[in-house]
Amino acid sequence: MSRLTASYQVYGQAGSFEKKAEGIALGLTIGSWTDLPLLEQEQLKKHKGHVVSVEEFPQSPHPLKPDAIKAHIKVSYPSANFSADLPAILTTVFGKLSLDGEVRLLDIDFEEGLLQQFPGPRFGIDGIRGLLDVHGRPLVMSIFKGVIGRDIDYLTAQLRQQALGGVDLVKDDEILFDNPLTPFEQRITAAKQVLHEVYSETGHRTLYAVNLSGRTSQLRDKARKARELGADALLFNVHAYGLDVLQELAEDDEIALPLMAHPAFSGAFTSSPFYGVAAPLALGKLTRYAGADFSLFPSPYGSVAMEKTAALALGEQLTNDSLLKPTFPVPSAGIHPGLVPLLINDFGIDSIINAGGGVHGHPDGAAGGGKAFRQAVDAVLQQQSLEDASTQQPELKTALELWG
Ligand SMILES: CCCC(=O)/C(O)=C/OP(=O)(O)O
Ligand SMILES: [Mg+2]
Repeated sequence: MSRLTASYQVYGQAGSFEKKAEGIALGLTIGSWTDLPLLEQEQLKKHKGHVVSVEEFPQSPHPLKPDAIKAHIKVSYPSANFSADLPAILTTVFGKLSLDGEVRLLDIDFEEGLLQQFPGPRFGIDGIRGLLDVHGRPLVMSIFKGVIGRDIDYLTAQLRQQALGGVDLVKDDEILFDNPLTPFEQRITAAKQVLHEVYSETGHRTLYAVNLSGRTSQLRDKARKARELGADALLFNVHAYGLDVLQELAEDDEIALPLMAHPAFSGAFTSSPFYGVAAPLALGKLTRYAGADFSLFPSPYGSVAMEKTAALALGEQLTNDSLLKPTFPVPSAGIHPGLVPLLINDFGIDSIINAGGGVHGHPDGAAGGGKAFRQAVDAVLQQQSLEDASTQQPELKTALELWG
């Protein structure tokens, strides 16, 4: 019988962790806080969690509880205990336990048989590159900014400038929902027109990721309508809805659009070093398993920075060898052209450089900002320093003078 192995971080007294681990294995499967009189050992044995390992770290004391040290616990759960869906899996490995004080879910290992139940990205990195016919370099994406409360003409004018700057993708900001001034369907059709015009004028193709929002019960039909209207991709605030909703969208052949997972709300359960879920698991592995073609997350050096080892581990979870296609890592927030060498060094060329302020804040406007990012990418790929490149690239020079 296949099993699922969960890894946890806990703190406590040295030597106390075997008991803690056994309590987790029992409490999340067949047991309770007290021996249940009707507990029939033999019948329940096949459903009992199993302690796989306990590793103490005496050199890692709790910063606030000097007599407590860190430990990692692995517990495996029989697949007979749960249905092969993420809500059941998350409830099994971290349901009640997530309420039990300082426990952090670090990772979940799916055996191959279980992993085959998950779609993974429909397009993946190669599929997205194929849509753009862009290979051998990171993609550049910009973000609408300041369009809340503005009309469709304002939105399309801003889109045009972003596309003229040479970005490969433009995404809605995650806070742009369906609204009377720029309704979902109208954003799709108007954007399609503008991007077609820019392509005709320049030969440059830009894809637009429209924010799929609204009540869960409406999402499927809205996404299918988006496909009918010729949408390029869907932005989705997955962690405000839940991973299983993303998976439903990914598995729907009548949608069949690239899905861009935004990390909004995930900070509520990934940020603490003592509680919640490790970001590489939540925004990396599970977001990929649920079918995201792109996964945005805070970069290690942006405005809402993620600790670097976690950000790198997250990128690795999105792209490592697996039965599933790789998901595009999109390290984001506070990104400007001067950070491009770091981004490429840390996340490689199979990543997306994503910026809002770093594009729109350029003195030459969004078109200048896009050009500056493209110039920075070209410089790195040509192994030229940005400073040297900027002597020939005015938009890059301006960006470096402004942001370093
Ligand atoms: C981690 C998500 C980043 C995001 O949603 C966003 O809008 C970033 O904007 P800038 O920080 O690049 O202006
Ligand atoms: Mg945003």
